[in-house]
Amino acid sequence: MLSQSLQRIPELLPDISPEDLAKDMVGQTSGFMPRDIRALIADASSSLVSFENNEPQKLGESRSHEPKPPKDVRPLGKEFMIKALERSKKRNASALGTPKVPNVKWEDVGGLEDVKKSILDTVQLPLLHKDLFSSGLRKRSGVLLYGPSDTGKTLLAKAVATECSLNFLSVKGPELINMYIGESEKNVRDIFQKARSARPCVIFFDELDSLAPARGASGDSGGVMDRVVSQMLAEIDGLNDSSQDLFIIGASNRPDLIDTALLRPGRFDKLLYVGVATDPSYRERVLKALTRKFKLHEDVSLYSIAKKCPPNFTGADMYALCADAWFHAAKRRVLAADADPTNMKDEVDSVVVEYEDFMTVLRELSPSLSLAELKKYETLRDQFEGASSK
Ligand SMILES: Nc1ncnc2c1ncn2[C@@H]1O[C@H](COP(=O)(O)OP(=O)(O)OP(=O)(O)O)[C@@H](O)[C@H]1O
Repeated sequence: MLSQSLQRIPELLPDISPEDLAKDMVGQTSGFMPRDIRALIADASSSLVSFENNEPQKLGESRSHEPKPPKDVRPLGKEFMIKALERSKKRNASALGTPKVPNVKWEDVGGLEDVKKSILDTVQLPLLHKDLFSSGLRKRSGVLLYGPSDTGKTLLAKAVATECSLNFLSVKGPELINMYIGESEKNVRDIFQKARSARPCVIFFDELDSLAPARGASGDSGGVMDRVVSQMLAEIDGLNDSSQDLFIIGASNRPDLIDTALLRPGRFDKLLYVGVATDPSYRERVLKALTRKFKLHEDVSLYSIAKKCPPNFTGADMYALCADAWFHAAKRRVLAADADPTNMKDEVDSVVVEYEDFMTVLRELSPSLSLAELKKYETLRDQFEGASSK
């Protein structure tokens, strides 16, 4: 439909053939209705017209209001279409009231390379090779990130969405549960509907265990949770029949509590552990990501800071370490400026974080996860990895 509509206005596209442009844009317009496509093309055409009309007149040239013949159109067609697509996405975003493509870059995520790669394989390949994957036997799978809290699961899911230009719909399990009969199932249906109209999209289910506990075990008298799980299963199975641009990523601290039907092939069948790494060079990469925008003193060695972090420091603890160290340095900067008003500079890069700032904070900061808890998570990981390798 996109290519047909584009063929009707070849003058808009002097720099690319309608088929090639349609191929480029098809991944990003998959949730569009015919009227959305017409609106998109109308928007691109109108910006072209206003561009032509606003073009500075050459001296001595009379301003004519007659439309210019097609041969005068500048070779900017593709650019206009892409701008119109961005505007259309923004409008849809505000109409849906959902957050759109997030702004978390790969550089913001430290370490976790293996998990990153596995998620990208699941998400990016089918997106780039739609036809190939939609005809295949293999059912598309969802990813379940599990492990202790604050280890970067949400951050990672957002980074994947940013990397693949996917809209990001985040749902916390307990938010969907409603005390009124039938409402929780409806909430689940609505979420999937919302995601379908925001395609290409990734739905991120945080605290999946609270949304989909093992059926028959939840102890709620009306069986609400059982119906929610059944609804989830039906919706997820429905995804497999549709195109390849809707993805599900789950996160949980307790994958052992999730209904096993949800972990079967075609559903959340790729389980990836996101934990606490003790290796100093790994921690150094996390610190590097977190201090990306800092001005560090030359005496700062992220590796030696990494070596001093307790073994049970999570990603969020390291975030706290860096944020507090920066605050420490900023306070020193303000005190210095108070003592010497001629030295008053309020720019962010006038704050230089020193090694000692990190050390002072490190002495006061205690890990949010105990060693015993960490051990429990690692046992859980062994249990799941053992099960999947059988
Ligand atoms: N690998 C990492 N690299 C950079 N920052 C990290 C990393 N891991 C965690 N963080 C920091 O910790 C914060 C909390 O992480 P996040 O919310 O992604 O954890 P989570 O595993 O989803 O937790 P929960 O299970 O409680 O939802 C992030 O906003 C980020 O600042």
